[in-house]
Amino acid sequence: MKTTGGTDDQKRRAAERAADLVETGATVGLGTGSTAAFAIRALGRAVEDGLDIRGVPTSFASRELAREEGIPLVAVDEVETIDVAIDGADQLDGDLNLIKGGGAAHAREKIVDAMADRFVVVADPSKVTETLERAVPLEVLPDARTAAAARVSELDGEATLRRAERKDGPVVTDNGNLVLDCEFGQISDPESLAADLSATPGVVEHGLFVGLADEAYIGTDDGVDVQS
Ligand SMILES: O=C(CO)[C@H](O)[C@H](O)COP(=O)(O)O
Repeated sequence: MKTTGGTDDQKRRAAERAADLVETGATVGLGTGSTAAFAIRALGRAVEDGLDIRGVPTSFASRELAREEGIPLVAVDEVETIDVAIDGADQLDGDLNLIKGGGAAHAREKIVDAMADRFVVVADPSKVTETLERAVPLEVLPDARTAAAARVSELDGEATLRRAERKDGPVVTDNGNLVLDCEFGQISDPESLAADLSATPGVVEHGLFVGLADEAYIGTDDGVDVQS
């Protein structure tokens, strides 16, 4: 699984603290990425010790891991409510706006995270920034990739088709679509950019998560900082 800037101990601390929030009977959104994976493993241990939960995976990868960990699963289209979602982020600002989609899973992540009564972001300090500035992933229908890239240029951005590391050709999402990574520099108004991207024909979902997160647990070298 993809790893990024922070240490595994920082990620694990944040994720295990978030997993401690989960109570028996809960329906739990299971995020994607190396930090969320620590939460899934912690929940797997808790299930083994008797915690009774249903997990809602946000990707093929989180479903496979949760299965290995023995967490009972239910698909997102089979639930009406989610009690808590625990998910990672590629970057977050002081208002808990996020950039997600480093694992190309942001479309289902957004469905699950937005459904949750409580969406907890788990991250290491390398993800925290004053202003969002990483490339924003767009999941696009294959037919829309050229038109969507042109629209990104009109919005003063630069779109790059995400290529696969282990095969020739593009990354294909769990939904059969392509990903454009879009550089906009410093994003001063994430809400406005999110609205523009959502209005672009053929964009299935973008990786800006504005106003969705309730808290962020940031694992440090000696504890967890909570932002809310
Ligand atoms: O949005 C995501 C996947 O689409 C991940 O949550 C994000 O990429 C963070 O991953 P990691 O914890 O491995 O840094």
